[in-house]
Amino acid sequence: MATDSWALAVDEQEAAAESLGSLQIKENEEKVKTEANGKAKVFQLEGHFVCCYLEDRAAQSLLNKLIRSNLVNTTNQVEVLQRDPNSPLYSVKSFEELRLKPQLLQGVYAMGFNRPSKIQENALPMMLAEPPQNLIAQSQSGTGKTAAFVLAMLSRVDPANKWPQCLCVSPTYELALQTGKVIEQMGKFYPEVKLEYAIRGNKLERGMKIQEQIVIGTPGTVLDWCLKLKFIDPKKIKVFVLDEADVMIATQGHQDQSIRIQRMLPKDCQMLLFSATFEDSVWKFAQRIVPDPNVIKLKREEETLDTIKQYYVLCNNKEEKFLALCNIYGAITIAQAMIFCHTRKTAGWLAGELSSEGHQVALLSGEMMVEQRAAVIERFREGKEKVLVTTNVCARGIDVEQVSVVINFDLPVDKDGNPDNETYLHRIGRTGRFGKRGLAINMVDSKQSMNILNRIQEHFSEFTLLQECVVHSFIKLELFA
Ligand SMILES: Nc1ncnc2c1ncn2[C@@H]1O[C@H](COP(=O)(O)OP(=O)(O)OP(=O)(O)O)[C@@H](O)[C@H]1O
Repeated sequence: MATDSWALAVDEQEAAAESLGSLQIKENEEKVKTEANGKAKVFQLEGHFVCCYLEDRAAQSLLNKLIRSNLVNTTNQVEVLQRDPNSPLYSVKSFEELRLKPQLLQGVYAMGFNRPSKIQENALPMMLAEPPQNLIAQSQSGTGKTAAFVLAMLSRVDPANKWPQCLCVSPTYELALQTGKVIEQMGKFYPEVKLEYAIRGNKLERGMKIQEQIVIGTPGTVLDWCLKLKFIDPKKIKVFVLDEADVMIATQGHQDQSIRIQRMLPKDCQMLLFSATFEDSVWKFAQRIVPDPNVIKLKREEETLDTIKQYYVLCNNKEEKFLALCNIYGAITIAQAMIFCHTRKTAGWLAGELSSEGHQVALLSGEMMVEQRAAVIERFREGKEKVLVTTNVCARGIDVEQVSVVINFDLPVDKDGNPDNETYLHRIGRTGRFGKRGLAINMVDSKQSMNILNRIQEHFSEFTLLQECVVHSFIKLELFA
């Protein structure tokens, strides 16, 4: 019998289910054996859960239990992880030992942070060393990169100087706003340091000079403010942060703008590049444009988070994917979910269908006005809508703690139809933030999309990634939903 739960054909699954004749559910590390009354074909194979042919409510609730058992958070999960050397949240130091200013320590603790994460512990001393050094840093999604570079900026500014000294560029309006909020929260006890948003819609009077020490924005507006409108004197910038740096230097428009901004900065300006992903060619390019950088890089097999469990569902078309989605909602309790579609059109269609099924749905896609987009995210963050249907515009950076499930209604592909591994990682990283457990469900609707999923899995090295469970024939749940 094949041991690769990914490659199991339906008949092999049946055979395996028959031979086990029982259901094993992992609960708090214990393997509980439960008879499935011969109805659910759910079994564990070499540590991988395989689940197929769900035929009745009993089976449905068993699936529910199975999935929930992966989602239950122990109350001290973060503390446990922060003591586990293999976790990206592991740290040996305290924030005090990182020599932060007392006002910033106060800010950090007020945000409820007890210990730094691995990236914070490693990157902060490098970013705060004298003389300033450049850094290219990679760390898994939701592990506290934003907090790390925000602390670096807040530590570097001289509040007595009333001009921009730190410039942070984010790929989207929403992300710039979110990072700005982190700067405001962390700097709460350091009120002399002020922040300005270089984002569309923030219109300043012509001829004025910005007095705020930190500017956060999107590349186009930042470039305009430095070059055309001269609100910022780029020669006075001491720290330049590129958040989601790989996308900033890999996408054509962003790359031109980011490099034009960089060229205006002084030679000794500290450059800090952060992302959860750096494709090889982008990594090489980053090293070319950043002089003599310190480097924090993950091994490929470290890029994924064990706390996010990943599954797929086999369907035949868009309509079946929608039914499967409804069945997932019927089967498991979902705090909040983000659903990713390839196009705005599919996102619009899906949001409509879900709404007509009675779900509170928010839709966010690229053609909406930026203010509208920000309002949608805010409502979702406040829990006013439980489901956010979106496109890749929301794949990166968005930090909403309660997102327990990410669904790839369409798998992420690039413009040539090849798997977009980096976007995959960013999308699923919207759940499982800072040690929380999360669930990612991929909808597969054709041989091609199965092939894409297999290639994504291979990319992140063998079976460490999309493991555990093949949820087969989900469509059958429809009968009982
Ligand atoms: N040391 C810490 N202790 C507790 N919580 C933290 C700590 N650092 C960050 N967090 C929280 O963890 C969450 C994720 O952090 P953050 O958004 O900085 O991650 P990220 O690595 O930038 O993620 P992404 O790759 O998705 O951009 C946030 O809600 C943040 O408030």
